[in-house]
Amino acid sequence: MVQDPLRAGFGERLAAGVAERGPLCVGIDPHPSLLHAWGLDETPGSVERFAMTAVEALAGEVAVLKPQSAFFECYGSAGVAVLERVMREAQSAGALVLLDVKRGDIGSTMTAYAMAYLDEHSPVSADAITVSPYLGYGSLAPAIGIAEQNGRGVFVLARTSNPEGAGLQQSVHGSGDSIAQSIVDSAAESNRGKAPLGHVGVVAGATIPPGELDFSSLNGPILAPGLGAQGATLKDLKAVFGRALPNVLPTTSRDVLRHGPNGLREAATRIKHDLALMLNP
Ligand SMILES: O=c1ccn([C@@H]2O[C@H](COP(=O)(O)O)[C@@H](O)[C@H]2O)c(=O)[nH]1
Repeated sequence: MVQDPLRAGFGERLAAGVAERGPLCVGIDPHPSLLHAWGLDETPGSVERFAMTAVEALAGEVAVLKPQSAFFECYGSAGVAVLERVMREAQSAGALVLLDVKRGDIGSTMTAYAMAYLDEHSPVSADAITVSPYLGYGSLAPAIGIAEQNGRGVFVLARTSNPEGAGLQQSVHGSGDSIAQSIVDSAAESNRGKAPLGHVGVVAGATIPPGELDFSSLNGPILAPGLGAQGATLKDLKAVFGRALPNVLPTTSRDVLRHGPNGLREAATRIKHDLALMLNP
């Protein structure tokens, strides 16, 4: 399913994946509590078993898999080596890999992050990564540029799903817009004129109040975490994203992984099915 990133833009590759498999993105978060629930210990070997089981169950089923880098990095180089294998296997099995790594820095360092995660020759090359705009949206320019050259994407944190995000992200900017809205609008600028979708997505939680953000000009994908363990439901997606719903990638990690090695594929399939019914009643 994954098209050649050097021939097709990320928006095009994502649209093709979603058309074939639906928009659900499943997170691969080898959280210690999940490792224990699966009867595994907190070692790189167990993390590999956990994550590869998730890849085998899901990489042929969903359009996007989202490994959470932190849960691999905490094991040092052994954990990062597992992450590299997980990413390659997921891509070989046909899924796009969105690495949740939330990088953000001054432009010169941002270039190095982009080379690490968005260059085809890197061992941790993802199809897209999450990035943080809190050093200024402009500081992300190297990542946005390198992603585009390599047929890859970035998802910029706009309005995160956690309750602590609201204070900062809802605060009003000089223009009269919230910081979150100004990030959505900056991403819209980066995506202007791109078809079928630009390569700059935003992250906006399924947990945020309905109608808080206007996505009408975005022309890019919206990663929506918060389903399941953080309390949001599929019904919330409709209320929060309204007409932007066709461009939303709802994502959940624990709500699928908690079903264990033998139940996670069925859990993901059920959510996919319910999502499809909601999108096409
Ligand atoms: O706003 C955000 C951005 C990222 N996340 C990440 O998504 C998953 C959510 O896991 P669940 O088990 O489905 O709650 C996790 O890796 C977060 O770091 C987010 O939750 N909110």
